Amino acid sequence: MKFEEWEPLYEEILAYFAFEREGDEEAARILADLLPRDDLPALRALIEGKTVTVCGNAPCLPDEIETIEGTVLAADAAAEVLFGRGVRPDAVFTDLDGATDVLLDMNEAGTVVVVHAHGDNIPLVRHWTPRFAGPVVGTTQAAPFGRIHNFGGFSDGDRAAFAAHDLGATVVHLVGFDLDDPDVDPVKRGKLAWARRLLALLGHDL
Ligand SMILES: Nc1ncnc2c1ncn2[C@@H]1O[C@H](COP(=O)(O)OP(=O)(O)OP(=O)(O)O)[C@@H](O)[C@H]1O
Ligand SMILES: Nc1nc2c(c(=O)[nH]1)N=C(CO)CN2
Ligand SMILES: [Mg+2]
Repeated sequence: MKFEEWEPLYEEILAYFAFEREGDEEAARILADLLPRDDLPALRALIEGKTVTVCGNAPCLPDEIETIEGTVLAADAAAEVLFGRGVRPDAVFTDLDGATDVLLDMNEAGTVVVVHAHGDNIPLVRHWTPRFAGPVVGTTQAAPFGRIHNFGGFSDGDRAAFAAHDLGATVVHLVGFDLDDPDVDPVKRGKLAWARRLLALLGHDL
């Protein structure tokens, strides 16, 4: 999605959660300075012209692993659920709040880490970004620049789906998404409601 199309949605999201755009912009600059390079070509090669499955981290994910097809994009902690069951994701979309050393191991083995910087994860960006030895791509939800991209989307799962569409996947399947999950806190409920609205723009009816 072009930033001009994304920006009004982003402004609504900022107002909904009372997040500050300036914090997101500062985080993006910090990430840009820490990234060793831009592995967007590697991410594109995994997605363009391919069937892609985006894995969210709803409790139903383990029961749906059998239905995964094609390139595997994991949303944050879904990566560890998959890895623990013998599936190493091709890419992980993360704002690093679920990061552990297992992410470093997957990255070293070739998993692309798509690091998302925002106003509330600057310490995590500073901690983890220099530790990635494998392929990395940087994203922001504010205006993109240089090696910092914005494919659209907000939470880790819907950002992965927006990237899959933007980078030319032929088919995008979603597994491990339960947007009516009752066992989540109020902020997460808000993020899942936004995920439903944003994914609907891509034609995913959840
Ligand atoms: N029931 C669910 N619970 C949690 N995540 C879900 C659920 N259904 C779909 N998802 C998607 O899976 C993604 C990864 O989930 P995880 O539990 O790792 O969340 P998270 O890292 O806290 O998410 P975020 O940082 O985006 O808030 C979420 O960003 C969301 O898009
Ligand atoms: N400023 C800010 N931006 C975000 C946040 C967050 O907590 N704060 N969480 C996200 C993933 O769900 C995505 N973007
Ligand atoms: Mg996260």
